This record gives sequence, structure tokens and C-alpha cells, in this order.
Amino acid sequence: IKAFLGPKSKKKSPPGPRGLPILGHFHLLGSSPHRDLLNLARKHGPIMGIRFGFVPTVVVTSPSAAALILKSHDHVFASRPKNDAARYIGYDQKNLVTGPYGPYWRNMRKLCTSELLSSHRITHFQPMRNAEIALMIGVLKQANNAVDLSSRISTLSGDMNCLMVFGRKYSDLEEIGFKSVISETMELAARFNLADYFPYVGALDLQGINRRLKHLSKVFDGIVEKILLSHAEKQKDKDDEDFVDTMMSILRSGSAGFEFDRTHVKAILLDLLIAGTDTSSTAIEWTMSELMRHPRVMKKLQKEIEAVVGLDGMVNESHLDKLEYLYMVLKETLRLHPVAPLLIPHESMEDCEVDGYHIPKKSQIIVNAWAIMRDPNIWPDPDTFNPERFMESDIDMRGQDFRLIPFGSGRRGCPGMLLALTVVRLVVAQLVHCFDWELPGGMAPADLDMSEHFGIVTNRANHLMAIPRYRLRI
Ligand code: HEM
Repeated sequence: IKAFLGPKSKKKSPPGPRGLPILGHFHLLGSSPHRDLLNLARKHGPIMGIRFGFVPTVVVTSPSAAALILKSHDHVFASRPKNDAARYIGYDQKNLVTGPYGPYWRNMRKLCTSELLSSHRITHFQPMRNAEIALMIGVLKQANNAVDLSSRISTLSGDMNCLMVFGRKYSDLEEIGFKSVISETMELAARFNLADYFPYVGALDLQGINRRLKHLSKVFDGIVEKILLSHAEKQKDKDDEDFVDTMMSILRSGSAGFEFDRTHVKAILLDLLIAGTDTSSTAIEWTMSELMRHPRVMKKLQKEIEAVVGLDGMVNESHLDKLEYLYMVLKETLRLHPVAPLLIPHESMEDCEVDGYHIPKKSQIIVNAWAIMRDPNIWPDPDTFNPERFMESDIDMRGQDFRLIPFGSGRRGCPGMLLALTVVRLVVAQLVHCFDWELPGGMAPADLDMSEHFGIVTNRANHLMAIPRYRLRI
């Protein structure tokens, strides 16, 4: 009514499809929102306005528009929208992933990048990674038949991450219900929660999501409290410290330099557990899938590793920078299969004009990285897996080039990128170097199903099954 009767605004809103009263554009999205949003953007342009319930949303679908949001106006768009899942599970959005932009978030991010995710800290855990990967290789060596490679990779990634964060394996935490809490949290967080888009209807919790979230947050808190208490009882040398030890010693010494209590420690632990596990394993799973679908690329990569490492030894982290083709394979995999196709929604902290369009304060911004990375105007033959496209190319994926942004960019870009690149390259190199791989039942490579399942992390719809044949001389 206000729009109809009130004075016409001179401000130009981003173009978009006609929405339904109150509901907005929910009905236009199906189970693959990144694909649906691309289809809409083809009609309405790279800066498109839509609405989810009461939340104005801008969808960005070109490198230049992404650069405007994540670089030129990064200071305006560096916040995150309110989100009930994060409110309950993320200790009232005190965590890094969903925390609103501000002094607290800046301090917390600095603390994480310097104390937990620095290259020094990553190197510190190198022996642990080698030991865990060697264990997995040992198990795969015994296999005579097809193995569930997706599950193996997921367990390995979870174990390495949990050992780093709190000194115990993910698989060992099954008896205290940890795995099921994490997977149910991920499942609930991926659902469209009406409470996030309809403030009044949301309070009724018609979907029952918030009730389950409250329950899960209590269970999760109980588990993390147990972990914190068990750490308090053990005295450790600096060299043996996991992330919990580091955070607790900062807490005890009061050296954080900002408000930092037990709740903040728990919120960060949650981030590292959720953001660090499924992301890396999904990237490894997609890389192995593409390699099995493209035996030529697999052979070429094996040759590269053989030339650097030889058939009498395993890959170690000092080899990684010499493996240029491996890096191209990873770039190409993350271009086609970004772990977070829509990044994580950003929010504008004030009114802003972007490319002539008015974007009001508290708009949700969705960057469709998946669509940008398959744009035929940028990428010839965009749906084809072809790592050679990166030969003689200066396109990198670390957030400086908006054509390739699997880790996002700017203030909210992924702080775990260095760790992820180390883990993913090491595990893929080791799997490719140690084994030749066959698909089960004589399946032809081109027949391997590559369907995806959209979620907090977009992984394979079906587990990757394959037969390993050991090929080293040791
Ligand atoms: C291949 C693996 C990974 C990929 C592709 C990936 C990708 C991303 C993306 C796209 C974002 C959102 C960027 C944005 O909103 O603009 C993000 C955020 C984040 N990632 Fe990663 N990530 C990976 C691994 C990791 C790891 C291993 C960790 C830590 C252990 C981590 C920690 C985080 C955190 C804490 C954030 C939130 C940052 C913030 O909001 O300030 N990620 N990641």
C-alpha cells in the first residue's frame, strides 16, 4: 500500500522477477537453488533483486558485480544476516562464520588466523596428517573389492580436523553422540527456516526447527563442556597443544585483548569443526570423481607425481609446491564443483549504491559463485573438465580474481584456505600416487554419476565407489 500511495522513489532497485505477496520468491527455488538463480539471472541480469519473505535479497552473477560487493564495497557488505540456526547453535552468532561484522568479529577473526590457522600452526600438525593418511592407505591396500571412497575420505578428514581441534579422532567421538549432533545440525541449518524470513510467523516455529535446534544446542554444549573439562585436567607442553589448549590458555591468561569467555571459545570450536571437516572432504571427493571420469588426466597427474616423488616413496607436504598440474586439477575441480556454490550469504550494513542500483541496509546478498565459474563468456566450454585451461593462465583461486572464487574473497573470505589447500592437495596426491583406480562392475568412466546434493556443503548425491590397485614399490 505504501509503495502504491506513497511518493515514487527515485532510487533504482535491481531488476528481478515478479514475486508473490508476502512470500516473495521462495516458490521459484527448488532443490538446486544455484541453478534456479542462474536461470533467473539470465533474464534479469547480473545484479538481480528478489525477496524471501520480508528479506530483500540481491543475487550477484558476474565477476565484475562480485568484485563490487566483495572488494569495492566490502566494508558495507561484510556482515551476515540474522539466522536462527546460528543463534541457537552458534552461541547467539558469537561464532566467526555467522557473526555480524564489528569489533568483536574482527578481533575473533584475527585471533583465529594468527593462533589457529597460520602457516606455522598448519605445519605443526604435519606429522599427524602423515600418520592419519598412512593409516588410510594401509586399509585401502588390503582391499580386494570396491571401497566406499566417499566414506573413507570423510572419516579421514573428520579425524584430522578433530585431532587438530581437540586432540581426539572424530570416529572416536561416536559413543558420545558427537557425529549425530553435527550431522543433524548441518541438516537443519541447510533448511529454509521460516523464522529467518517472517519475524512474526517465525516466532510460532511452525516447522518445529527451532525446537530441535534448541535441543541440539544443549546436547552440543554438553559435549563441548566435557571436552573443555578434560583439557583443563591435563597439563601439556606447548608442542602438544591442540586448538582447545591454545584457546583455553588465551582465556586463562586474559591476553585476548577483547571480551573473550568460555562461550566464545565454544563458538569458535563449533566453527572449526563444521567449517573444517566436510568442506575439505567434499573437495577431495569431487577431485577424485573427476579424475576417475577422466583417465587421461589421472595418468598425467600420476606421471607428474612420479617425476617428483618416485615410485619408492610417498608424497609429503614439501612436494606439493612442485606439483603444478595437481594445482590445476584442483582449480578446475573447485571451478566446476564449488563446495559452497552460493558462498555464505552476506548482509549490507547501510544503504549502498552498486552499479547504479540502490541496495537498502539489511539486504541479504547472495553471490552465485557456481554460475560465475561456469559462465560461457569467461570460460570456453564451461561444463568440460579441462585442467589444461589453467596452463599459461594467471587466474588464481585465492580471492584476487573474481572469475574463480571457490573460497570467496575480501573480509569474509575463507580463513581456512591455506589449511584446506594443504590437506586437499596432500590427500589427492597420495591417493593418486599410491593406487591405480577402477570403477566397479567394469563401469566406463563416462558413466560415473556426477549428481550433486545442494546443502551447507554441496557434495556428491551418491557415494563414490572405486577399486584401488596399489602401485608403489614400497
Ligand atoms: C576446500 C575447502 C574449503 C572451501 C572450498 C571453503 C570455502 C569457504 C567459503 C566459500 C566461505 C564463505 C566466503 C564468503 O562468505 O564470502 C568460507 C568461509 C569460512 N571458512 Fe572455509 N572453505 C574450506 C575449508 C575451510 C577450512 C579447512 C576451515 C577451517 C578449519 C574453514 C573455515 C572457514 C570459516 C571460519 C569461514 C567463515 C569466515 C567468515 O565469515 O569470516 N574453511 N569458506
